[in-house]
Amino acid sequence: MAQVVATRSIQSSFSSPSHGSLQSQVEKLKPPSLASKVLGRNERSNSCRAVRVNMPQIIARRSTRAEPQVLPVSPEDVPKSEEQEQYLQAIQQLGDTSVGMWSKPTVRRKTKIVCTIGPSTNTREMIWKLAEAGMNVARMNMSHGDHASHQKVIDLVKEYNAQSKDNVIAIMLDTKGPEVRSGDLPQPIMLKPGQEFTFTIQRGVGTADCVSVNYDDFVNDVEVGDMLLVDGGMMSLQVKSKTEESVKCEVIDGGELKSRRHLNVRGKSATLPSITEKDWDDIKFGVDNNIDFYAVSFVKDAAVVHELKNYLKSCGADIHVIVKIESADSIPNLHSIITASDGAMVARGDLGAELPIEEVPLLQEEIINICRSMGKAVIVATNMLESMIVHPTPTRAEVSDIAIAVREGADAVMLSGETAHGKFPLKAVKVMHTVSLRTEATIVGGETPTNLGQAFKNHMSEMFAFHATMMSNTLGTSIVVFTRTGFMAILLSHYRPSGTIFAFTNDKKIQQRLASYQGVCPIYMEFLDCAEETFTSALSLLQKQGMVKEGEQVALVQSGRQPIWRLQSTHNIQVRKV
Ligand SMILES: Nc1ncnc2c1ncn2[C@@H]1O[C@H](COP(=O)(O)OP(=O)(O)O)[C@@H](O)[C@H]1O
Ligand SMILES: C=C(OP(=O)(O)O)C(=O)O
Repeated sequence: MAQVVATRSIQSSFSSPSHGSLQSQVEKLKPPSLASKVLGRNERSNSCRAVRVNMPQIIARRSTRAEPQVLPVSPEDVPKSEEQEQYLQAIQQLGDTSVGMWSKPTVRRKTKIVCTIGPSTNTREMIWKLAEAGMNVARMNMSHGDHASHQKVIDLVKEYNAQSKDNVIAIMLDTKGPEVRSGDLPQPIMLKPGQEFTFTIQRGVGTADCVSVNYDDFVNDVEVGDMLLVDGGMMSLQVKSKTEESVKCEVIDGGELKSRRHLNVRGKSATLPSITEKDWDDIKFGVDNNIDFYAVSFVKDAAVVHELKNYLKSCGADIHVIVKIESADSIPNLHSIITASDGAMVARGDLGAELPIEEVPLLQEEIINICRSMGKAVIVATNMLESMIVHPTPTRAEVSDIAIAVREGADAVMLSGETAHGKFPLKAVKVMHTVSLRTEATIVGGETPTNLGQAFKNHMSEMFAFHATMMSNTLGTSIVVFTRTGFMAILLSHYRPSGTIFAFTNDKKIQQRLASYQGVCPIYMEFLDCAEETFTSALSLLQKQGMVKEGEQVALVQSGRQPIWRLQSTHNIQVRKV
């Protein structure tokens, strides 16, 4: 077994007749220099149904894991390993079967990647490298850092977007919300099972057996018998008794308690407003900076989404609202919360602390399905490549986790600590990219798009999006669409066509926003007065940038709530040869 590391059936990726014979596809996927390194000679001479990947050195490396200590990151994610880079490239070649002629693999990937920016990545060099590695959305977590540090990140992303010819990064601001955290400690404390430990609402306490909590109603919210989870469940303590100021607990699962750790009560949400005073201040900071998305923490009902949307309207801000589903109280209100929003994030960290952990995968699937049926964006977040915070390669379970989110139909998958303070941020993005691309290649493009349900019922644009998807799936083409508000591109994205959706927009803000939607490649272009001239110039731009080839067909759709060239035509779909 030592020399055969992975044997994988790739049949499903090539089951579509448009992909040609299996043998020719495998040959096409192998650049000569790489094939000799990656594919065993025997396998290459076979008209095989399986590819064997031979990588003995990688096995050796996996068995000698580094100590789990976070070292300063270098721009290159050192230590470099040529073998690992080759391994990733080889798998990428195998996954490289999606429809669309894009020469850049990061654009061919349909599932988008959200990267949390933190100390490992908040420099110009790292933002550029993350963008080139496949980041589509830069997330700033307002639980950490200050406005000055987040301002620097926003300015860098905007600078990247301004100079980039064919790539654009959306900006997401994630509110801190009513988080309950333990206070500062002079040094970490070791909590042992069975020992007594106390949380107090008095400020500034940090001893070996008592620490402050940042929330005055903590004592009122918890009851004797409740289970307290620290750091999303890394440690747990049971409440034994309480006074007016403190909660005495017995440690059940011990561990190292550090400063400012998350506290959750199993099955309960804190009785705090979802948007705190600090959050309103951060939201205003987002308006001032014209960001693209808010991720709103601990949303419990639709009222808070309406309140935020009304505020945004009152200040003329066009910023989309993604609700973070992480609170036990949000579950009975899922439909109304998601209806009020522009999308949802499955925030598995807090969700798995407030609710039993075995509910998380079931809720993930349910939230994705609800969002898909309503035509809303959906992001799967937290722990996706957690081990890569300290190790250069992921666990197999983490790889499967990304593949599941892609198969379930998420618009985007998210990296948190992996890119914020991890040791291998670029490698984590590359793994996420490669796994997503490979998984997408196995999703057989349905010729009939799934029904979106009631969301766009009786809407002319829905019919055009549905039939444009049908047409492009049947012919195996990309889709070209023109949009001023992003509406038509988002609608097409939710039908999940097999080909890339090239979304031309005359608004840079819309281009930036569309970067986070599944399958959409947003392109900025001034629209001409004449529709026909605009179409011709869009196709020639696609050809010039190597996104489509001469002679290739594309499905071109012109529709939307307010069609752009009203005088010339309203809604139409065409098949055009480039
Ligand atoms: N802007 C930042 N400044 C400093 N550290 C950060 C920043 N953003 C994220 N981090 C670090 O990355 C970790 C993981 O990010 P995230 O999951 O967003 O945070 P958390 O789980 O603490 O809310 C955080 O716990 C923190 O240590
Ligand atoms: C994404 C999450 O929220 P945060 O990173 O803000 O804790 C989560 O809890 O999974």
